[in-house]
Amino acid sequence: MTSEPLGVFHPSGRFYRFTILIFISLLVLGSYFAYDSIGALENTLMAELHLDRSTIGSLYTAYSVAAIAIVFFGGMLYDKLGPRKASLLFSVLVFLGAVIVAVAKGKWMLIFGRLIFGAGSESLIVVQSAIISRWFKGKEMAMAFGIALTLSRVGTVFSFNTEELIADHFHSFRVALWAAALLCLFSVLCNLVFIAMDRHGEKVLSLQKAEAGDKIVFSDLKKFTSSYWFVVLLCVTFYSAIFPFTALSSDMFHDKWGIPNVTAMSGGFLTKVFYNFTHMFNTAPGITSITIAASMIFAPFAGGLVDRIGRRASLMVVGALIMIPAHLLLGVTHWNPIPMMALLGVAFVLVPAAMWPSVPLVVEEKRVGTAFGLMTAIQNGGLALFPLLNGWLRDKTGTYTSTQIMFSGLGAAGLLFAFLLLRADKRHGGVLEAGSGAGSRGTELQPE
Ligand SMILES: C[C@H](NC(=O)[C@@H](N)CCCCN)C(=O)O
Repeated sequence: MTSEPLGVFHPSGRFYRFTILIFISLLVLGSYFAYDSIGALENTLMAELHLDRSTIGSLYTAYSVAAIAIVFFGGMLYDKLGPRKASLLFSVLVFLGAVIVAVAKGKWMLIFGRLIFGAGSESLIVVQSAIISRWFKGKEMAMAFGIALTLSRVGTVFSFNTEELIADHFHSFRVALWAAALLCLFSVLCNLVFIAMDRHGEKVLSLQKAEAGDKIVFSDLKKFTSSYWFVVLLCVTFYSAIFPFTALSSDMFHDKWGIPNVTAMSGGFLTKVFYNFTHMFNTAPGITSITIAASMIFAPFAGGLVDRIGRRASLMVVGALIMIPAHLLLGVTHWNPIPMMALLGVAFVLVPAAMWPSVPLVVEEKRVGTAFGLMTAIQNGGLALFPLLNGWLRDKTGTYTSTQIMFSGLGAAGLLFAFLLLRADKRHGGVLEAGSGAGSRGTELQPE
């Protein structure tokens, strides 16, 4: 019997899998853009809406507070709806939140919008991870995660390099916030394409009904090893020194070095956008985006490298170590900030590439969902606290020196956790340090 050749666009093929990956990745493009539109527009928002820096910080805090609540209680929604409907619900929430932010007249409405936005956005990221694992299990998983991260970061880099420009060109910060909301709507449309492709693939391949998975099962908590907890502690300290920093760093570059928010350039809007990108080292939001751009470009390659050589804990040690002088020098010197931002970029390539894929290696397979959910919730604890502290310290002291020392201290704490992880991993058989083929999923791990 001869079997029918499968078409190029058959769900079992690479082309289908990577096409679906593009749409899975675009699912969060709008939310990454909108998340940092506040940081990108902070100077304008402070001037137009009479906000102080603590309020700008509190808009990030609101996002994370909602994220913590929904990651803890949203499990029930996943169970009821499944990831396709859940992703649709969460992406609509993201869009709604972005619209509320765009029309907000003052502080409290902005905070309300960010709460709705955060509730949708972090859950969407968690559902996205589950969907990627489902389509790429046993295939090009690390690379798939890297590609998704790259497309997410495109949102952030564009946010930092276009939002001020849009506000400036149209003489209205609201147009810039509406642009963020429109991009969130674009992500909802991409979600619809993903849903159609996922449903078709599930039928043709007789895949297991999709499980979102990343919800918290409390009885699992005591089953985790010290390696897992050190990864979580590094996650919270590391990310607390990245996103809360970039939330206000454009203001720091503007305030301390006098770097402008947009390049002075005449011409049409698109010419200005292009000019702004090619001169991003000359604008405050552009310099902020150096760190994120590094991660955007190198994430898939770093993922591939980690797959091959392993050395995950060692790479986390290096990443955390680099962060300490980078933040400190930004705070206590007036040196050109670009090399320090590039150093932070190296850390932001190494640590996420090594850290996120480490989770399935240090917990049993059936607890991976709980492990990711818990890590996201705890990470958002830091992402809620530190933007507030950052804004508050800047408002109180009038400079960013103390906040940069605080971020450098977070780097030092991260370094300690990375070392403890390296030591714990040795005790657990070196699963994190092993390269391709040698690593196991750690299904034999027992709690200490
Ligand atoms: C993959 C990782 N994502 C996160 O850490 C999110 N929980 C928070 C993202 C906040 C910005 N949208 C990352 O982006 O490195």
